[in-house]
Amino acid sequence: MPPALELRGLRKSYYQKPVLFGLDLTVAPGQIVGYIGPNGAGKTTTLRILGGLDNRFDGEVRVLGIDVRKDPLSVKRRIGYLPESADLYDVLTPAEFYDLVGSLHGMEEPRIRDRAARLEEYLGLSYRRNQRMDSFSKGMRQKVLLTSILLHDPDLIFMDEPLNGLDANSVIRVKDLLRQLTERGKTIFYSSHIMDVVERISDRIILLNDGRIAANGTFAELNARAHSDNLEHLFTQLTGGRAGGEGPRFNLDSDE
Ligand SMILES: Nc1ncnc2c1ncn2[C@@H]1O[C@H](COP(=O)(O)OP(=O)(O)OP(=O)(O)O)[C@@H](O)[C@H]1O
Repeated sequence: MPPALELRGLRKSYYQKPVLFGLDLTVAPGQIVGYIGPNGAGKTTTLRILGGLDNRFDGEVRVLGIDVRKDPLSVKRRIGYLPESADLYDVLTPAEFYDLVGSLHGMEEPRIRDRAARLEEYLGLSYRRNQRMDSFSKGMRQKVLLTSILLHDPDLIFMDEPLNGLDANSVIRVKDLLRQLTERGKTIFYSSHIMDVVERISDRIILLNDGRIAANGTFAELNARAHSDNLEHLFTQLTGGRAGGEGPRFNLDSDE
């Protein structure tokens, strides 16, 4: 079986300004990988390239053994991609949206309904199935999107901030869902800013800083290297930030 992901010398610039400086990475199938880094480090940019949404890059990117630049459609058929923010078709109900997404993947209606119903029930969204989505909260929209990207049972799932907008109970549900998916051999590559979640559910953690991989390993390996015992501390150490209370103070009072 080929690696789920293979990046060799991935470089990307926006208008001549480099943002990714030659990423090398291999991810084995069945792993859940947390992709972390400061704002603007290049996480979304990487995810968009891996998902076949941006082919203007240098280097080589293979997703499930497929060259993403040469054959983005084959990649898209086998992956699920959860964007950081997406416009849902507000005038549709979730059921109609799933029918649309499922049919784009060539799925038969009974299978779409069955998969959607099971995912919705798991995420506690079934009661909304036939309501228009224009009144949905951010968390509800996130659950609809999550359901829609898993409908066709993809082998590899990319997620940009999947826990955005979810309440505490839903975060637990989604974390369990991700774990169950990897137990079934799926590979998950996701970005998040919620360090304690990344710490607990990732088989591997990749820290991107200023477009370069600053750390890559299991939580235990990274901690041993940085003599730290939590991801927040490690993140701060490796990205040049300061722990709470150590940095410059924000002056709340006017000087005048
Ligand atoms: N379409 C674009 N045009 C020009 N510059 C862009 C574009 N998209 C992203 N950038 C720049 O590329 C860099 C990386 O952005 P990216 O969104 O990949 O970071 P990120 O790690 O996902 O950040 P965040 O954690 O804030 O979501 C930033 O400097 C950003 O300003």
